[in-house]
Amino acid sequence: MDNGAKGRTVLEVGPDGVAIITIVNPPVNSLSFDVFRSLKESFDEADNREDVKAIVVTGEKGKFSGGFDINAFGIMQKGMDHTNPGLISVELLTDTIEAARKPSVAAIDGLALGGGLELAMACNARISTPVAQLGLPELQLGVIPGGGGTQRLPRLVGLAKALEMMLTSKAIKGEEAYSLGLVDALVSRDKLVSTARQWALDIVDRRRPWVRSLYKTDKIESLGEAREILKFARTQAQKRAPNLKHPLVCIDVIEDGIVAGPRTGLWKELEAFEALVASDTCKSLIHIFFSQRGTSKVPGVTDRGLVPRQVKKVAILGGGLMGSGIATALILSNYPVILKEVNEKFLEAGLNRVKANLQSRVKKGQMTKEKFEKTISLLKGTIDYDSFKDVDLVIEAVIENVSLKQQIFADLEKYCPPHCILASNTSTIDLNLIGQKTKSEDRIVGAHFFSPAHVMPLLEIVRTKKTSPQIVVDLLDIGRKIRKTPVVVGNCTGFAVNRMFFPYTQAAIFLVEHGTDVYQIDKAITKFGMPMGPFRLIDLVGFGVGVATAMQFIENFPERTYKSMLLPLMQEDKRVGEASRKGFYLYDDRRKANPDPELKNYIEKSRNISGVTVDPKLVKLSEKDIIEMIFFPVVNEACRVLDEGIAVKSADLDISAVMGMGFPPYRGGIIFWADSLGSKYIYSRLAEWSKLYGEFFKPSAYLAARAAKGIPLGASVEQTQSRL
Ligand SMILES: C[C@H](O)CC(=O)SCCNC(=O)CCNC(=O)[C@H](O)C(C)(C)COP(=O)(O)OP(=O)(O)OC[C@H]1O[C@@H](n2cnc3c(N)ncnc32)[C@H](O)[C@@H]1OP(=O)(O)O
Repeated sequence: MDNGAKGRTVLEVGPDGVAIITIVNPPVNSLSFDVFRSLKESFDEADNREDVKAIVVTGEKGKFSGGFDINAFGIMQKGMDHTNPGLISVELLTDTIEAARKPSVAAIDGLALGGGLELAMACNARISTPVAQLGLPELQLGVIPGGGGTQRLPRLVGLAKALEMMLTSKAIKGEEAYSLGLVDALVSRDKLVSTARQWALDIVDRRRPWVRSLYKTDKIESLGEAREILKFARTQAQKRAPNLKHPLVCIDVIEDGIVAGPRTGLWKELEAFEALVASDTCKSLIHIFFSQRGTSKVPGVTDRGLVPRQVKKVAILGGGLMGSGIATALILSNYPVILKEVNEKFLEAGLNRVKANLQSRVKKGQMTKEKFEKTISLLKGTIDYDSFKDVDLVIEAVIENVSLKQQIFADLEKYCPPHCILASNTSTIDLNLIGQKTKSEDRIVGAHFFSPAHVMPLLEIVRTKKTSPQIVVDLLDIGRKIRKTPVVVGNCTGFAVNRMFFPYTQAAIFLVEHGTDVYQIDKAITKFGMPMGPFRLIDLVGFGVGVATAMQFIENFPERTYKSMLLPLMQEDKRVGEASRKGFYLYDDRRKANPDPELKNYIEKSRNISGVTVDPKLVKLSEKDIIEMIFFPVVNEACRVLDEGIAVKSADLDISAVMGMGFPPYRGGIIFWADSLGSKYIYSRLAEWSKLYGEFFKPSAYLAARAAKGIPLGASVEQTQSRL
């Protein structure tokens, strides 16, 4: 901005006496402190000018506003701006805008999220386009709405819908907002401002009601009914996220407003908002917000001005669980896909898997039958390479067998055009090995999806030293188009996510052999916030995959692999996880996992083979110790991944842990969480266990160096150098 300010508003008064106030703060017209200051000036000017009868608020370039400037949370946390948020919610939105002598109308296109919707709700009416997104997603950032949203939204749409919108953080479209009464009229984009103008003048002329949302009462339920709805919401919120306090704070504040009146509610909201901004949960979730957007910024790749090439046709090799999931993800984003299998029988099975993936969406009401037909028509099957001559991208998703993959890539080089991206979905195998028999190593890349591929949000893009930046840029673009968060990593066994996953399950098996209870471990890890414990996870993935991955690690990192016969022993008895209904748990018809008393026999046997004796200290581990003994080896491995340059930055590992492993986002990701405990502490614990229990726990050189100087693990090399 011209004067160094971060955003502003522009005031223009038309001959009809309507002042148009436009928010200008690209890319999403977020509401920075500067925008708020400017908005106050614009409103005061419009209110005082005699040639102004009414006011329209809108956003530049088809976006009303993406809400409060999320960068400002950091500024508030550091106490760098002393603007009192009360000035925004009460003095600006309520006492200046909503109480103005002249009516205001919000003209909403694109988005009105968080503070953006709160500003629109403070206006006396709202006109929207049918596809605009309206919502209060603040809870997703660890705070509650702080601009009156907890008070005005229930008064506009009723308590139950308002709670749903806030607790799920999901936006609704203009069309639904209209049916709920959140917006007053729907119009196309080209008529938006003119309709809002006329609406504002109609309010002046008393042809339309002059509504102040804060004092509306017709949509709010009776106190008794409201209390029932709030009680139910509390139970649901606690069930969904037992470690999170802010959803409950949000419900309390809504209740305060209903019981003691909206103005009291506004002040309670502010008090709670200010306290939550300083919380660890908010800091973690904001870190995740920016880290997620930062994954597609790869130094030396995305800063070269390369433009992604168009991908018109994709081929997938292998119609198993992974291949069919990847095909589903691609056709769902309108990519025509050829699925190749080795024979008709396998092909049919693969095509049916894709169909079943889509049909499950139809069953859940997430997809219409017409859309199903249109989507499935993008998929064709084949058992030869004839139709590969014009594909732009191939993704190989066959079993993890090096020589098979080498043969496939040699074939692909022959049958695909020379510009075609040659990707492998391998989860552990070194890509240099896979491409060894080709001369196309510059276009070989890893596209590692997570199962189920059409659901899981992460895409690990693996580049070798030879992969060309253009190929990475192309794949980043495809990743975004199929709605994945792509993370670019370097080539090694296990890449970033499986490198971190491996010590996670290894540490769990180590503890069990030394006396900790399987179910205690799963309980502690689930309480920490993982979707399931390590043993429930091994059951889900299947022992076959678990053992195959372990072999890769034993081969490549023998010095830090904890070798145990527990899984192979169970496999011998055909206990291979949930698929066989028996693993670490027993599964009933409804796939409910139940503990199995027989398990101790296998543990006993494997203990004998390993020559391990039960350690009384490890039998009675506290939950805190279980968490640390399982996650500190993960942190240690993440440090090695950073040190080797496999990950470009620590924030990428935070996102990989959250989206690939299910690490709780409200802890900020693996390295962010580790830094909240301190590198010195983690080092000292690992060093102690390494003395007692061996190499598996040995602190890495990276961790040791940072702990010695008290440097955060997430600090970049440049930050580190400036501290040294
Ligand atoms: C007081 C109030 O109650 C408190 C609040 O309002 S809290 C804020 C509430 N608002 C939100 O949570 C919205 C957050 N933003 C989003 O969900 C999405 O960015 C969006 C739907 C607005 C746009 O999505 P999309 O088009 O995919 O673009 P996306 O890549 O996410 O964002 C574009 C850029 O805008 C930035 N941005 C988006 N919303 C922002 C915000 N509210 N503040 C600051 N920057 C924001 C992103 O960081 C990104 O920056 P980059 O290009 O430098 O990486």
